Amino acid sequence: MQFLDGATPPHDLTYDDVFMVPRSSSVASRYDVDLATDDGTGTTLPLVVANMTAIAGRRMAETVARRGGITVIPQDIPIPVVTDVVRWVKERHRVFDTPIELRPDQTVAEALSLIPKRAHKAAVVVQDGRPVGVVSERDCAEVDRFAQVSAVMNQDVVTVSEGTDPREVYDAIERAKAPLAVAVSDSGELVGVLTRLGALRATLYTPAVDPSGGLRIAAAVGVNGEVADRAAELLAAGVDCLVVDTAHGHQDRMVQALQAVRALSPDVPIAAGNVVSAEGTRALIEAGADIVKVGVGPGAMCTTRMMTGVGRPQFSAVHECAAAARELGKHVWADGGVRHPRDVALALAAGASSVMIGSWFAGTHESPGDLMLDADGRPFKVSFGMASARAVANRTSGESSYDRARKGLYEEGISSSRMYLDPDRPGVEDLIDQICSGVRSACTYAGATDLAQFHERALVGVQSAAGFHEGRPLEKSW
Ligand SMILES: NC(=O)C1=CN([C@@H]2O[C@H](COP(=O)(O)OP(=O)(O)OC[C@H]3O[C@@H](n4cnc5c(N)ncnc54)[C@H](OP(=O)(O)O)[C@@H]3O)[C@@H](O)[C@H]2O)C=CC1
Ligand SMILES: Nc1nc2c(ncn2[C@@H]2O[C@H](COP(=O)(O)O)[C@@H](O)[C@H]2O)c(=O)[nH]1
Ligand SMILES: [K+]
Repeated sequence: MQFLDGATPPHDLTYDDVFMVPRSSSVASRYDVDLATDDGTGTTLPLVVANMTAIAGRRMAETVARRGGITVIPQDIPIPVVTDVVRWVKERHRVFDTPIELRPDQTVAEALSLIPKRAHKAAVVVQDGRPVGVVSERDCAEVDRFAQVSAVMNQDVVTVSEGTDPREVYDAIERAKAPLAVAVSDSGELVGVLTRLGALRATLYTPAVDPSGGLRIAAAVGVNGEVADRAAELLAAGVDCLVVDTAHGHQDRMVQALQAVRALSPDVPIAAGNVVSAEGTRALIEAGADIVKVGVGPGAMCTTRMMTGVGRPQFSAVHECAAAARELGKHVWADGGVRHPRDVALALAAGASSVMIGSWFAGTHESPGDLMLDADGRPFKVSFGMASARAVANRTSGESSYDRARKGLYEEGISSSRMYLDPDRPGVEDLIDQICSGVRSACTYAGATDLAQFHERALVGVQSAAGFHEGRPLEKSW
């Protein structure tokens, strides 16, 4: 990456401060761009879902890995639960989505409470392992809540066999004008579902899979307690990448934790953070990190900068840390503050191998929270920071009242924030589509066919607030 005219900016910059200038390009199509990462995580998209309880659950992990990214299960989740989640995610189908399953005798009320867990807004009715119908929200409108789903389900279902090419599934759905297709095994058992858009995506994305073909998943450990024991249990559970995570990553306790985790396995990719300086990056790489997590204070749920004055504008932090990591043959993830596809493109231009997203993905069907409606009927989910009073109270629930009260004083995050679902993009895959189109397009503007070339060729300028404002679309006339 170069700054325009070779200039060195006089102060640190964040995403809104910068723009990229188009360069002469021989890349004919945006589909010619390969977005795979080279940081050892095996992801085919540069996207990591942040280890936040309100965001990173099994459904998020499944959905994002099917499109090529990876999700980090938070450090606060008990090991038996993580083990279960990892097994479940690895058993998911690489092409077909996991539907909500209902028995024919379940009620419309139950269907309506479960269907919002799926962006495709339907559930499959299953008897003896075999699909017997599909029920959508529309089928349940103006029906007695205690009616059985067998009375309202649609039995005229597009059924395909497990091995059907997604392009053929697309055509079958299109021909039948159906909302989705249901896939079955040779013995007629339910395998999964695919919408028309899902079938299209299956032809465009490559899932992030481990050597045995299971979808990839990561998990976090903190720096306190029996770090190496938890990390060993996570590895035994089958996680593909470990993340050692604490607010102030450039501290002795992190170095010790990282050394202990690295000693467990020479091969597993380990990410660690957070830091925002070249010195911090080098310290974590020397202690065993393959990837350094960069970002102090940019997160949407984060109050660290307001509480402490500490942090660093994220574009400059990523740029400096990525350069330091690259000198040692290692990588960085840009963690936090991503609100638009352009931020992902700029983080990659600055040298990140992947970009971590938290709050933006909270407002999707796949985040773990329940869908709520505000007074105007707009759907949202509640998100909260991992250093918020709410998260600290959860994390310390096993400790004495005195210790909890002591820890509760250090609050550096929001406990309750409404993340609204975008009516046009309510699923995380809709956001991934948008991000990938933005990043693919940014690569062709730079004349790059992959992320290494993109980083090399990106030409970045510094803009005023008016320059940024000019780039925003106008919803009404001026
Ligand atoms: N990227 C960011 O800007 C930030 C991210 N977070 C996220 O919140 C989660 C919880 O992290 P964390 O609060 O570190 O909790 P942890 O449970 O990981 O504990 C942090 C440990 O570091 C010690 N410590 C020393 N200095 C600091 C400091 N300035 N801030 C925090 N701890 C310090 C604490 O001791 P003692 O409590 O005795 O001081 C404690 O032992 C993580 O997921 C983290 O990524 C949190 C804040 C900022
Ligand atoms: N200072 C705090 N930082 C937090 C907290 N919870 C999470 N985080 C950080 O934010 C990113 C995600 O950023 P986002 O803008 O995409 O939401 C996450 O990975 C953490 O590094 C918190 O309570 N306080
Ligand atoms: K912030």
